[in-house]
Amino acid sequence: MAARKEGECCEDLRRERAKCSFNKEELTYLMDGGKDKTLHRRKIEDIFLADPEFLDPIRPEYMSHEERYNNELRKACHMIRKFNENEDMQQLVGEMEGIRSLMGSGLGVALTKDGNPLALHFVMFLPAILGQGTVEQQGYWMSRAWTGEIIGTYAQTELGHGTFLRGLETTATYDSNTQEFIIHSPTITATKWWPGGLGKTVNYAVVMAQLYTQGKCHGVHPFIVQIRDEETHQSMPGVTVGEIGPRLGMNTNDNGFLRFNQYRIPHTNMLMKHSQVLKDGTYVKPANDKLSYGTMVFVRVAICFDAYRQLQRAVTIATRYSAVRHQSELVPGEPEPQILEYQTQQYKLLPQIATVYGIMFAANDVWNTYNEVTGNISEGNLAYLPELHALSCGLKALSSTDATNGVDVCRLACGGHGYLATSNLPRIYTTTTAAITYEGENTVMWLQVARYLIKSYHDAQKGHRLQQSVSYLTTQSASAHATADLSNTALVAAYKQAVSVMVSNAAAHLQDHISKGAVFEKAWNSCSVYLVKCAQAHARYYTCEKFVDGVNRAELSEGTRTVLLRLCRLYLIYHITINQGDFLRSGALTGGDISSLEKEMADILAALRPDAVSLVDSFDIHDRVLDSSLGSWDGNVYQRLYNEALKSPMNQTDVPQGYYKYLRPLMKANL
Ligand SMILES: CCCCCCCC/C=C\CCCCCC(=O)SCCNC(=O)CCNC(=O)[C@H](O)C(C)(C)COP(=O)(O)OP(=O)(O)OC[C@H]1O[C@@H](n2cnc3c(N)ncnc32)[C@H](O)[C@@H]1OP(=O)(O)O
Ligand SMILES: Cc1cc2nc3c(=O)[nH]c(=O)nc-3n(C[C@H](O)[C@H](O)[C@H](O)COP(=O)(O)OP(=O)(O)OC[C@H]3O[C@@H](n4cnc5c(N)ncnc54)[C@H](O)[C@@H]3O)c2cc1C
Repeated sequence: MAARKEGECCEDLRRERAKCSFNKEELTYLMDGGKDKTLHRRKIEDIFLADPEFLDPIRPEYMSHEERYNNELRKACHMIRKFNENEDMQQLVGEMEGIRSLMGSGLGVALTKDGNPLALHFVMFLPAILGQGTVEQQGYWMSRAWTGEIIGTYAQTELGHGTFLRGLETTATYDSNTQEFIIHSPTITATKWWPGGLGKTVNYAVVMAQLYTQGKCHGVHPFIVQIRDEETHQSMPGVTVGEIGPRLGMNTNDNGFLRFNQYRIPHTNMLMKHSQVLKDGTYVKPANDKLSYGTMVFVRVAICFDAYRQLQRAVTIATRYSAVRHQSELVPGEPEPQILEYQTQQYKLLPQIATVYGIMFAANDVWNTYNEVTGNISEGNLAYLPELHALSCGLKALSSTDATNGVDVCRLACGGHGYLATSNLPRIYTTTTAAITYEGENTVMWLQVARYLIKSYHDAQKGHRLQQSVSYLTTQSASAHATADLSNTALVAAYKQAVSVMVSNAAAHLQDHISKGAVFEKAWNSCSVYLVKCAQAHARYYTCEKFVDGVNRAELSEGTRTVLLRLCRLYLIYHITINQGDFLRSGALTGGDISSLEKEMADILAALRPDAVSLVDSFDIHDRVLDSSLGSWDGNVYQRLYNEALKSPMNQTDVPQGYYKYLRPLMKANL
């Protein structure tokens, strides 16, 4: 792409790029999953970005709420039409695993900027049909949904309950006389609240409701419910639906509310892959009653990929800007240095680059586990479902937290200009932080992980074999760190030892409360701050291990391996230094070890500094995808900032209306 040619950039960035010690393309291929995938991605980007339909008439920030929605809907529909109408495109995008990856990719995010009204259709409605429907149901609904003939969402959360799914109040009562389910919202708190696309876009939804049949409640189950007329798009009789109003970000996802008044749907609309209601009303139980939560497990894994892609964008912007921005004096009398020369700036940015790789390697691993375990489940083997649940909760929480914190560090690293909408950092932040809440609020996710850790710990005490991700809990640790071995393998072992001791302490604290008469649940609550720390430490250990394995397995030339190993080493050390108490208290590392690691970290920052810009270049993010006045390839920061300011509608007139209406009367009041 023309905009990526080496010569076409400012002097600062040209000099940075000339220092590159590794092969950038190798890292790009590694992130995309191979050279062919990179080439495909670029081809698709070129085609989509060249299409003028995807341009915005003005920055979305200057539009009204409804204009923004219409603008993004226009582009989202065009994206699907372009995909459906063009066989070459289908083949090309198909090789990226379909329109869903296209929409979830950096490109998709760039084309529909502040939330895609069709996102939930692809991210949850289609996966819910695939994961929860029988083969027959998949055949019927997928053929209609895939082409966009019907558009759906996933309606689970209610005004009264988001986290506690057993507390959902919407009911689906089977009427065997008519062979229908009656969907009803008995209270105001039963109102569905939040589903993306529900406000104005969708005409169908997978609604999660308490199933009643033959007078008995069987818990939460999924139902396909028509919300709007397929011809007029008006809400169906018995359905009240609308949009919930402005949010911190993602404002064009048209999150909605939904109420039912004794609304009838056919028997065939209950998704019956795992549990069934026979025509006479007999309930057939699933192999595991958490299988109806399967759509969430899929999305939690998908969120990990989105998290590191958001962080990639933020750190690309902040690193390039830090190479272009000159400020203050390092040596009195010398020219102002690039702010990237400050060690503190390197400490802000380089760990974020490392984090991108850490999350990526861990996400790839969890994705493989997801595919393996769902394959096993379809053959009736549910043994690994708890491990998958814990891994997906842990990685979703770790990746969304790290990415959100990292994006904010990048914003702060850009000083005042990072606060401007045209830097794109505010929008990246509001999008990324949403993932801390949606698809399972992170504290709640950590507590699910902790539950699995404590159960596994007790299993280990009983001599049972543990599943792979927690097998280290069988090792009786607490032995002080004996050698001065600080290799990557030794550091990963130290992580394991620290978590192992933390989990065993947590189990002891729980037992202590129980011995003093507390019921288990109360004891759990009394220990939950520490339990969350255990879960966080476990997810960090897991990510470190996958990072080390990933680098060791990657086929790279020597220079590229060296730079990736430095990033990996930085990641391992960074998290040890910020959580050093866990390592010292567990005896996994000594104070001397930590001091050595701190010194080494300073050396790694210096060693990585010359490659910083090239490292973010290798993320290979197109300027249009970055959409930032601070982060573009050419580094022409100041001119872009100025040009963007000139585009403000406020600058189209010299004197604003407000002057005549308010300011002038005040200023001239005494004349
Ligand atoms: C494709 C790229 C996409 C990338 C993204 C792009 C951006 C897209 C834009 C927007 C997307 C927005 C999507 C957002 C959509 C949503 O938010 S949908 C709503 C999501 N809601 C939640 O996640 C609710 C969270 N709550 C829960 O999951 C559960 O209630 C709970 C896990 C907290 C507790 O469940 P409960 O039924 O109360 O169970 P417990 O009694 O606590 O536990 C019983 C046992 O069941 C185990 N378990 C729980 N869940 C699962 C599961 N999913 N799978 C397997 N097992 C599960 C739990 O661990 C217990 O086990 P033990 O008894 O053995 O300990
Ligand atoms: C941008 C966005 C998009 C969304 N999209 C959808 C969608 O498409 N479909 C859909 O169905 N939903 C959607 N949601 C809803 C989302 O899934 C819920 O908001 C989320 O699951 C959290 O539930 P809640 O809002 O009820 O929070 P609450 O559960 O009320 O959480 C409030 C606080 O209480 C704490 N808390 C709650 N329970 C516990 C516990 N057991 N132990 C310790 N602390 C606890 C939490 O940590 C949190 O700090 C979306 C939300 C957002 C923000």
